[in-house]
Amino acid sequence: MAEEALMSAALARSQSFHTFNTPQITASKCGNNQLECRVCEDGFSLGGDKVPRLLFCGHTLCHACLLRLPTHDNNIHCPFDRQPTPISECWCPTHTSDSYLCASGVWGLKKNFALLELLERLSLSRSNTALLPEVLIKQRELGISCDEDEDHLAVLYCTVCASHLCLECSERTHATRTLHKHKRIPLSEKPREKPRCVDHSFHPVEFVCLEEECQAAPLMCFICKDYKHTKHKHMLLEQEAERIRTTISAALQHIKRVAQELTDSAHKLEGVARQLEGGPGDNLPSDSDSSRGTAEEARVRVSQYFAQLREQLNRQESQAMTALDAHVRERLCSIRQQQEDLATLLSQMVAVVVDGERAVQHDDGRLIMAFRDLSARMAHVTSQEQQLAQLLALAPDPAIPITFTKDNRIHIGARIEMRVVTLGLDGAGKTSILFKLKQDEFVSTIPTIGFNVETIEYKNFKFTVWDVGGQLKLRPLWRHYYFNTQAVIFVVDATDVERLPEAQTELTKLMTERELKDASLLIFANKENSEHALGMPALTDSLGLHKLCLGTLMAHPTLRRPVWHGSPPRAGLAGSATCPFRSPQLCRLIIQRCFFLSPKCSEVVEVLRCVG
Ligand SMILES: Nc1nc2c(ncn2[C@@H]2O[C@H](COP(=O)(O)OP(=O)(O)OP(=O)(O)O)[C@@H](O)[C@H]2O)c(=O)[nH]1
Ligand SMILES: [Mg+2]
Repeated sequence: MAEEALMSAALARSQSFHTFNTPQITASKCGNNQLECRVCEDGFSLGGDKVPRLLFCGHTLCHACLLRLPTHDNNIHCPFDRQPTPISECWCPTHTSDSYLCASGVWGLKKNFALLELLERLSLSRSNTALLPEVLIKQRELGISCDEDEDHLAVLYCTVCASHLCLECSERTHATRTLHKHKRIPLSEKPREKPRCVDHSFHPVEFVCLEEECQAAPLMCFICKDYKHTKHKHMLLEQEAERIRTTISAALQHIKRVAQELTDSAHKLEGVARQLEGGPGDNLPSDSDSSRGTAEEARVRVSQYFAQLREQLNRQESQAMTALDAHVRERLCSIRQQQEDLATLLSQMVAVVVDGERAVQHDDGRLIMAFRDLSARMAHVTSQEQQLAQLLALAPDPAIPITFTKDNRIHIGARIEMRVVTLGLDGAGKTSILFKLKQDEFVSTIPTIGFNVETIEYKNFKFTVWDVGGQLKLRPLWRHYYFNTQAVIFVVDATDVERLPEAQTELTKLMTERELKDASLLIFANKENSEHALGMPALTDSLGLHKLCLGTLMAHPTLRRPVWHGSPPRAGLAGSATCPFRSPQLCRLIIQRCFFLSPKCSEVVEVLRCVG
């Protein structure tokens, strides 16, 4: 295929040119006349892979195109007239299959010297135009001394003498008719010198060996290539150098770009540091408050914040102190009162003792007369003594237990921890209530498999609230949460009329649980915000609460709901014969075995907060 492509390219061109052997002279991209290879249309060069070489038939191709020609029986065929030119084989990296082995003989083919001379002349005429004074002056910047006079800076390079010359020495040394023809070019265009082969110093290095083991000494002349590096992968010196130059340039470009970005970043950092420290920053108008610097502004904000905090704390401290002082005053008042009562009782006792002792000394008549008054006074003292004994039994305690809420309010009294369990049918809203209590917001929930537990603190109370899944299959597990439970919140979906009997059944079971005997119970009518929710009387009836609670149905005072007090019907449920609601001690702690019907979840918070 490659052969066909080369042939067809050559034939196509042959139709447009009458003379095959005449290299094409065209205007190149840069506008200079140049001689081109008629296969690849690249300009010929004086050396390298574009050097023109002659085939036996007399046609001229560039070295690179000759290398690409396929070989048949150690011959390459001219792409223009298919005449064979014998060559010897060698390996070349540009060809991958055996049929495309290139010929080392290509290197043995004669260069087209007539054409090379023509090229040189063309190049000379071009270079003459480059010898303009302004171009030459620039060459001095290279700082290379003239080979003829070291005090002069060279501006030209003679390609024949291989010498660096200043303009003056160039004219002087090349004044003769022969030397005048020497090609002299601006110093900056001096061709790179090909290094000499280490083993064959007469020959220039023309190839680079690509084999790993030859990397220490990869440069080869054409003899080394054929004998020392036989069948090694190789590349033309210029091509490899160009490839390395391209690689290095790309890497340098990248590094320069990164360096530029780093410089920009460094500038930005400098700007930010200036803005932090104070003084006018890059992006800030000079008349702005920037002179203070963002760090200083932040410091001001911090001190303002803490000043406010201190102010608030001072206020809260003084409120707490006022509460504490009031408490101490009350306590002292009550102690003084008790002291006064004691003193009075004591004096009464002393008087009774004195009068009694005196009376027993009297004669019988006076004793009998005095006894009536004396016995009344003694009875009074005895009754006072009993009251006092009750008071003294309370064992006065000088300790003042103090707790603080999260918003720094003081609460004076002992800390109370309570275990609360939330129960009810699935979907009643237990989890919603738990999170409402915990973080005062409704969160979207999924049915609870197992339990959720949260601690809720209020004043000197710490409620540990367990929310247990209400699905039918999970209800047998409820009893595992009863032990040590001080309060149960039984949640009822007030909109789900159809399931109220089911809720009532579960509630009834709860009431008979021995482990919940002393627990307080809150029945919470949830979803009262829905228009389909049952009102309190209807719900009370549907759940049969009158019967269940033995008549002690009431609403918590803070809920401002209708209160219902009934006389306890004794016929009722086992285990509820004594209503713990009557115990003032428990009543003070938390919701008792009574029923609060609350339309809003938030009110539960209030209920729990108001307990105690
Ligand atoms: N309209 C209304 N919907 C509520 C209210 N409280 C809860 N819900 C909704 O009722 C549904 C069930 O709520 P959950 O809190 O998951 O019910 P649950 O009792 O924990 O259910 P289980 O975990 O299955 O026992 C959810 O879609 C809630 O958004 C309320 O006060 N009003
Ligand atoms: Mg749940």
